Formats: sequence, C-alpha cells, structure tokens
Amino acid sequence: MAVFTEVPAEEASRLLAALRLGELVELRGIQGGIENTNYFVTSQQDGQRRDWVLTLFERLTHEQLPFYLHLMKHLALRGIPVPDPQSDGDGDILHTVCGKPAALVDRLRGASELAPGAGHCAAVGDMLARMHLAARDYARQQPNLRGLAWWNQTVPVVLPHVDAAQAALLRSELAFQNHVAESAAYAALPRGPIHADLFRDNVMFEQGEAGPVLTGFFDFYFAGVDTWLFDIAVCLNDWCVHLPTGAHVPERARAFLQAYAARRPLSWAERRLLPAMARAGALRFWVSRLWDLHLPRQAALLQPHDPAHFERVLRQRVACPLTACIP
Ligand SMILES: Nc1ncnc2c1ncn2[C@@H]1O[C@H](COP(=O)(O)OP(=O)(O)O)[C@@H](O)[C@H]1O
Ligand SMILES: N[C@@H](CCOP(=O)(O)O)C(=O)O
Repeated sequence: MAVFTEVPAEEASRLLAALRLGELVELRGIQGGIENTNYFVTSQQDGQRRDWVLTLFERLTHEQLPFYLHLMKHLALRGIPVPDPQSDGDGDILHTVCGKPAALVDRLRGASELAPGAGHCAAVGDMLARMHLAARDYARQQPNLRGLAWWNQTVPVVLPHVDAAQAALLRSELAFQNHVAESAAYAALPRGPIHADLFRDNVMFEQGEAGPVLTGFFDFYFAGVDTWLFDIAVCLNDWCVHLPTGAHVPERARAFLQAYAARRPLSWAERRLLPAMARAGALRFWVSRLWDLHLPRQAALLQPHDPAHFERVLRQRVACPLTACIP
C-alpha cells in the first residue's frame, strides 16, 4: 500500500480550509503507486461534493516540485485533461502536510486500461501530441532527471548486481546511446516538456457511448524537458508491447503513431531516430528498475517492478528495430 505517511483527518481538513474547498467528507488511503503517499479526498461545499487526490511527496523536494505542478496547471488551463493543482489564498499550489511537500489535485474519472487495444493507443497518441504542443510555451526549465546523464551515472552502480551477459548489454547500449546523443539528427530533434512515464497505469479512460474515452494523463513526477521522441518511445514500449515477451504489436503502434502524427507530423530526424529512441526508452526503465530493486530507498518501492521485462523489450528493440510502423 502506498501510504508512507499517515494523514490525520484534521490535517486534511486544515488543507481544505486553506484552499477554500469546504468540509472534509472522506479521506481514504490509496493502495498502489510506489513513490508517494496518495489519498482520495472528498469535500463538500454549498451542498456540492467534489473528489480530489492528496499527494504527499516522499522523494521529490520543494525545489523540484514547482516544475511538475505548474506544468500540470499550465496544461489544465489549455484544456489538456490532467489533474489541476489547487491553490491557496496566496496562489500557492505547493503545500505542506504532515511536514511533507503536498498537492491537492482533482480526481480524474474512470480507470486505467491495462489491456489496451488499437483504439486506446490512438487516443493516447492523439492526446500526447496535443500535450506536447500545449506545453511549448511553458517557461520553467528542468531536465529529464532520468535522462542520459542519469543512465551514465547509474549503469555503473547496477552492474555489480547483474550477470555477465546483462552487463555486456548494458555497457554496449549505453555506449550506443551516447553515440546517438552526439549525432546531428539528435541535435535536430524537437524538444519541450515531456511526461516521460506515460505507462498504461498513468492514463484514465471511461466508457463512452461510442467506446472508451480518455479522461486524463496523471503522475507527472518524472516529467522534464527532453525530446518529444523520447515520450513517444516510452509510450510505444508500454502501450504497444506484448507484455509476456516484450514484442512490438504493430497494429497498436501504427494506431498510436498515426494519431500522434495527425496532430503533429514527425520530423525527418524523429523518423530516423525512432528505432534508436525506442532502445533508449527500454534502457531507461531497465536501469531504473534494476536500481530500484537492488538499491531500495527508504519509504519507497514496496513492490519493485520486474527489471527483466525491460531487458526483454530492449533485446527485442535491438533485434527487430522499429521501422515498419513509422507513418
Ligand atoms: N488525479 C488522479 N485521479 C484519479 N486517480 C488518481 C489520481 N492520482 C493518482 N490516482 C490513483 O492513485 C494511484 C497511485 O498514483 P501514482 O501517481 O501512480 O502513485 P506513485 O507516484 O506513488 O506511483 C493510481 O494508480 C490511481 O489509481
Ligand atoms: N513506470 C515505471 C515506474 C514509475 O512508477 P509510477 O507508479 O510512478 O508510474 C516503471 O514501470 O518502471
């Protein structure tokens, strides 16, 4: 369960009062999630009930959080369905609850779709492109803290925990990614704020009359400024993959990419580097999962994700480069 810090009802009531959101009706710890303490909160004001999510940040600091929270606010103001951080009387959206940095955001409707079809992938591709375009004028800067610099720093830390074949693959892939990052095509990739962790469990859908409707993206706490192509690669590696084998599912990848490109056509550099970036996306999560498993931090990761899955995805991306699905 992801409640690392118990929040008493009085603390939640105090926050609702500071945010002028009325009385506390319900406070319920959320099972799931691996990084932060999350609660569902229901408030009532003038007879009207509203649902929120209260997050206490266990890892991120008061200095890092404004980038994520203001990005969500920026996107929400531009009509992208993301949780909107609520501000207090001074206009602040970063609060303190139980001595931890905290935010209260609106609760998205629906549920995650853990067995997506082509229609779900198309909806995610379309919304991802809209999100990239809407974030173009976001002024705050913070790099992707799980980008190339972090892989270079972390691969040596995890190497003692893997076997010889895995170590060879980690070393060779890291060398390949450093080489790609020095290329002219890489320098030409369009960039901006990206989500960087848009897995199936970070998107909500609800059932509409004509089929599933995407109700929002959430969990922006790995966001940063990086190439838009990296965000695309992260999505392809999760939404468009056969989970037991890590194999690419062409029908879903085509649906995702066509919907994305219909909003924002891919540049020549993006088409050229998609296969390499798909490998980068797999390396990123293989390394972070190895790090989380072998070097667990306090108050985090009660259930580390399986690193072997992203080792399989990476091996698949190296053996069968993603080219056929590029629109
Ligand atoms: N804004 C939101 N609206 C609806 N549900 C949410 C929202 N934020 C979080 N949740 C729920 O809380 C769970 C854990 O949140 P998540 O952000 O993944 O936690 P963590 O950052 O600890 O991994 C999600 O799987 C989802 O069910
Ligand atoms: N998506 C990452 C882990 C990040 O966890 P989240 O619950 O904050 O999305 C992975 O699968 O390794």
